[in-house]
Amino acid sequence: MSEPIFLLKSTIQRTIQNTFTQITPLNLITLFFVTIFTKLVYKLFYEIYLSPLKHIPGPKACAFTDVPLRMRRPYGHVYSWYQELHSQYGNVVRVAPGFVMFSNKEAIRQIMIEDQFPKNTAIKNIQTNPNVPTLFTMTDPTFHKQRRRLLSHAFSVKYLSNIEPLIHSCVESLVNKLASLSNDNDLKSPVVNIYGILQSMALDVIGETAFGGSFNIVEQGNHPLPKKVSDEFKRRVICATFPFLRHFKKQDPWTQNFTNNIIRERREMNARGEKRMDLLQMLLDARDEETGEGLSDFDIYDQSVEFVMAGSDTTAFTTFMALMLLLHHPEKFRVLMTEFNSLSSDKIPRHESLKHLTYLNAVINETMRLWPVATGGFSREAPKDMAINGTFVPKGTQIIASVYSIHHSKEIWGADVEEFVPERWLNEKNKSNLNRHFYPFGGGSRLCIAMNFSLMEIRIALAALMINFEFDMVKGQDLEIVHYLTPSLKTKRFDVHVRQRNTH
Ligand code: HEM
Repeated sequence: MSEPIFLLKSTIQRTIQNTFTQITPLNLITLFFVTIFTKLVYKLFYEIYLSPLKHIPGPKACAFTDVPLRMRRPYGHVYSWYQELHSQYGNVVRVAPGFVMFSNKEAIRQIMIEDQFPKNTAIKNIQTNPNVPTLFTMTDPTFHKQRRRLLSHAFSVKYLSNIEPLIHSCVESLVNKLASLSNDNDLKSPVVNIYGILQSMALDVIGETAFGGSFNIVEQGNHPLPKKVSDEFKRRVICATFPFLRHFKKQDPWTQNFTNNIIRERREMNARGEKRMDLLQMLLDARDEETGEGLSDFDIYDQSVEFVMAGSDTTAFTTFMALMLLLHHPEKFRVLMTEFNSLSSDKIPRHESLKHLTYLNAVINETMRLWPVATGGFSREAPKDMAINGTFVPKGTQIIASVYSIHHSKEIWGADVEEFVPERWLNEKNKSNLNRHFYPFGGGSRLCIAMNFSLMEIRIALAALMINFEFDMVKGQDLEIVHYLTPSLKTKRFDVHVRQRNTH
């Protein structure tokens, strides 16, 4: 036996003997470190030689440590790293011990649709309170079903007709604001941060629909909420990556006070016998059909905050990306404008006249194919020891279903996969095949509860922008995308010259 190993062995033997014969502080400390060291060595040995995941390719370091993953998350770049790993190692990649990522279509269908894997239990680290889940973070399928049933009325097609006028009024504010900016006589060619203003509009929509009234961010230009929301996204991702930081990085009390005041005012309004038909009212009135139970005050607060977080960057990012792609492809822009010619001369078109426009829907689909908001993939957990499309994973393995990869797969979408081709959605026969591998709003029981709500908002906002204005991009700008819980522009700004159209 070589000298160092012999020395280590005899030290361990001596320490164990001594600890059992004489308990001194020094012996206990030594035993503590020896135990940790032994555990680490065993873990290393296990992950490299014994783990059932040992055959799955991936960077060597990722087999025994999650440091490479943790280091990337706080910078918002984990999604591009996932893509690099898939191109280097293939469809199944081990990204950390006990953590595997899949990008082949069969595996993704199994995870999302056929077996409907539960969400990853580590998601509790992004919750306001780690012990109280929201609809988005619920991991227990039975509780999730119950909560979903409770909230689904608020997003039903019937109920959405109450919501449309609220969305309209926010889009109208956007159009009025852009019109006033573009008519500013002091400026020859006014420049607008279109990304910022779309983000503000999406927040105003959530204000109107879930907080009792627009936050008026588009009109007034400033409100603490957008910054608070983006800081809260980062805080949650950092706490999820380093859970011990949760004790130091507390949620900003501003959001809590702001939301609780709105809920209190609504309760007072209800006590006077007045109601406003919106999502907040639905949360207050929601009763489980079977148990008759409603939501607690904390649940109402937390669910409202979740709507702000889930519903602002997502719709803003998608509307912005659709506009960008159209501006980069003037020929497609023109096709869509021709489709809009069939509409009445309303400044803000009604959803009824937009929802069946085939080219508009094709543009939105193609945008969400190229830029799905779940750029970082769907996070799930293996519910039992099982095979995922032939790859064995033990119970509890953390799984990522890489939606970005599947939306960029040549096998499914063809050689022009990286191109913006709305036309691929116009062929009815082909469309059903494409839809099988299209997950912009997730899938199965965890499909986005606000899918119809969001599509309504995107259709109305995009149509109103194009019908009323002409845009020219300011050259030389960065489109760097960061992904925390949802994607956004790193700079939070993208400038365009804007001019009002005379006719449409
Ligand atoms: C373009 C807009 C949007 C997109 C692309 C989008 C996408 C998604 C996706 C992919 C999921 C599933 C995540 C997973 O399975 O891990 C999801 C879930 C969810 N989304 Fe959206 N979303 C959008 C807008 C909204 C809006 C406006 C709201 C709220 C007002 C919202 C609320 C939710 C909630 C509560 C869930 C959890 C549903 C559940 O687990 O049952 N989303 N969304």
